[in-house]
Amino acid sequence: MQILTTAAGLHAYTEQARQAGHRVGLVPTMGALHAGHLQLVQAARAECNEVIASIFVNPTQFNNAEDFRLYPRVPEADAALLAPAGCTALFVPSVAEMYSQTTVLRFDFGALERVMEGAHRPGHFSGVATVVSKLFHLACPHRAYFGQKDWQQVAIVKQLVADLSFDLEIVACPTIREADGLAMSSRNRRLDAPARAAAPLLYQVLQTAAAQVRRGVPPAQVQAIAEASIAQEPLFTVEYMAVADAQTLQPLTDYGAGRAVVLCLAAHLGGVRLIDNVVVEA
Ligand SMILES: Nc1ncnc2c1ncn2[C@@H]1O[C@H](COP(=O)(O)OP(=O)(O)OP(=O)(O)O)[C@@H](O)[C@H]1O
Ligand SMILES: CC(C)(CO)[C@@H](O)C(=O)[O-]
Ligand code: BAL
Repeated sequence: MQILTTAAGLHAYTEQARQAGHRVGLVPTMGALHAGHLQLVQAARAECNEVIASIFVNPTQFNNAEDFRLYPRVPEADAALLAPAGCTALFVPSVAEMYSQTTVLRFDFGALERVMEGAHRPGHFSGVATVVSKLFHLACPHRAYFGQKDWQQVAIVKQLVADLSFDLEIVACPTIREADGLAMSSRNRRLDAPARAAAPLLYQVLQTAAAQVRRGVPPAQVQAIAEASIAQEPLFTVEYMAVADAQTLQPLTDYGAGRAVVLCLAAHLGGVRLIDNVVVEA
């Protein structure tokens, strides 16, 4: 596995791979890798002969300086996991390497970002879109792999690809969970023992809510029951619970037959912000 630290190095690497007729897969991450990330690498490996992973804790997508400061960083352990998973190159740029420009780019994804993560983390998706655009320009992948754990991010990145005419395909991979149902997340490392013990409640509440959607319980009621269930665990504070159209992400007031519904939850648990979602046919 080749380690690349400069934009020029990444560009040269991918250019050579493309000239050799290779298919290039890109897996963008912020590191502190777990099985959810490795699944993305494996999916890329199954479809591409070059798999480039990036590890970059992107400052422009953090709306909370403390969250950025405390974001787990374990570069050596990450590198050791990537090669056996099938990664052929690892891009680990510095902040200066990624942000030498002075222009601050702002994106407006309209209704797609006025809800959920976009509504609660101002500027977050401008930061994501900026760094993802730069990675797409530098790595020129045929395919880029993202996790459905960040459901709204996948929708935004697909919109970005369409709006900026990137010639690549976005592949969305399912959420990988711990045995007790907790969605794997780099931030889980920051949970202390009592918080970790309480954490599976998030997915349990989503599963209960999904069953209610299938039974036709109205969206407002599903939302209220979920929020009340989380509030019963004193370590948790709910940030939002959304019952939304899985494609448009807009909140639902009722269900249409066969419509895909996404249930998205964000909550704070012992100082750590966690998100999760499930998709269900109404
Ligand atoms: N449990 C998971 N299952 C599948 N994909 C995941 C999972 N966790 C993260 N991913 C995906 O991995 C990519 C990189 O995510 P990131 O590095 O932010 O990790 P993370 O675990 O989501 O961390 P955090 O949520 O704490 O930022 C994203 O596309 C994300 O959706
Ligand atoms: C896509 C991404 C790597 C951009 O920084 C990040 O938002 C993430 O890890 O999901
Ligand atoms: N996985 C989403 C990246 C973030 O929380 O900033």
